[in-house]
Amino acid sequence: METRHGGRDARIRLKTAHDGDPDANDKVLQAESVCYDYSDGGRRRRRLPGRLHDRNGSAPQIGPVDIVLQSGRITALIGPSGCGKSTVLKLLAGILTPSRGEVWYGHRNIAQQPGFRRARLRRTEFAFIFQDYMLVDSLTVAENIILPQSLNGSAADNHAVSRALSCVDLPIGVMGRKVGELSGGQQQRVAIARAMIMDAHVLFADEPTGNLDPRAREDTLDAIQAAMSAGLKASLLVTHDARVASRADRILYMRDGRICGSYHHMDQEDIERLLLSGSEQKEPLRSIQV
Ligand SMILES: Nc1ncnc2c1ncn2[C@@H]1O[C@H](COP(=O)(O)OP(=O)(O)OP(=O)(O)O)[C@@H](O)[C@H]1O
Repeated sequence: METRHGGRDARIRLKTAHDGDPDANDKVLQAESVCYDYSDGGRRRRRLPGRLHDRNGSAPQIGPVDIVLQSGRITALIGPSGCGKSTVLKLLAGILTPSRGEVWYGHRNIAQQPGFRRARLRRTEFAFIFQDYMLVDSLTVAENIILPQSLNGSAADNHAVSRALSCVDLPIGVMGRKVGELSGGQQQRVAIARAMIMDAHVLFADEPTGNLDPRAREDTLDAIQAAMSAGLKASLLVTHDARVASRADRILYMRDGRICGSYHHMDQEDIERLLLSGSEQKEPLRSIQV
């Protein structure tokens, strides 16, 4: 599959499915009974349906959560605001250390790895698109895009930057501009371009299209799908957008810190219905192993 904005070029930079393979089977990444306890830092919060609170209104614990990111699949994680989606993404990506449980990436339990090893994994094998972009305002667009590679000591490649920019429909001329001067939507595209030029195995995206217009949203989803065809092993998309979730192969519905439903591909309307009906229920739908 080729994207309108240079999907084929994006694929050139991505690893094949078994290049430096951490595992040859279907499970790229697996979280087993993973929990995270925010209670130490939890403050009193307003009680909202589907959000995670104990009786005092503080944020108690997320999980236990079991998730498998399967090879060749895009997984969408949906659910009401505050139910724990971003936390789960951070646990799977080794950004947060679980209070309990294991996160297996190939033969490594990254939950037990020291911070520096997890940081290296995040720079080399994982790519990220965050809600708040995680760009450095004082650096140029090009410097931001090659930042993970620079941190790894890899040589910068201007051609790859140009291709990545074209992938996200940003003009080459923007390369030398400071990121802080760009609009929110443009910054989001830079964050996507940065994820696209990494030789990553797994893409973690938190609201990857939140600030994009519908056409840019579709282009971004095309680019992610092209990257999957090119060998990106798995993608996890956290989203509120039923349209985005409808492009996933698997949909996980989360509520009150737990995965309450696992579905194969669903239409946008069905996802909207699930989000609406789920948020009206007082209890989690059901506990299941994914
Ligand atoms: N640093 C923190 N300290 C204490 N509680 C936190 C912290 N970060 C998040 N929380 C709480 O943990 C719960 C889960 O947050 P999280 O951001 O994972 O939810 P989410 O489903 O991604 O929400 P949204 O869709 O609104 O982004 C929320 O109740 C939130 O208030």
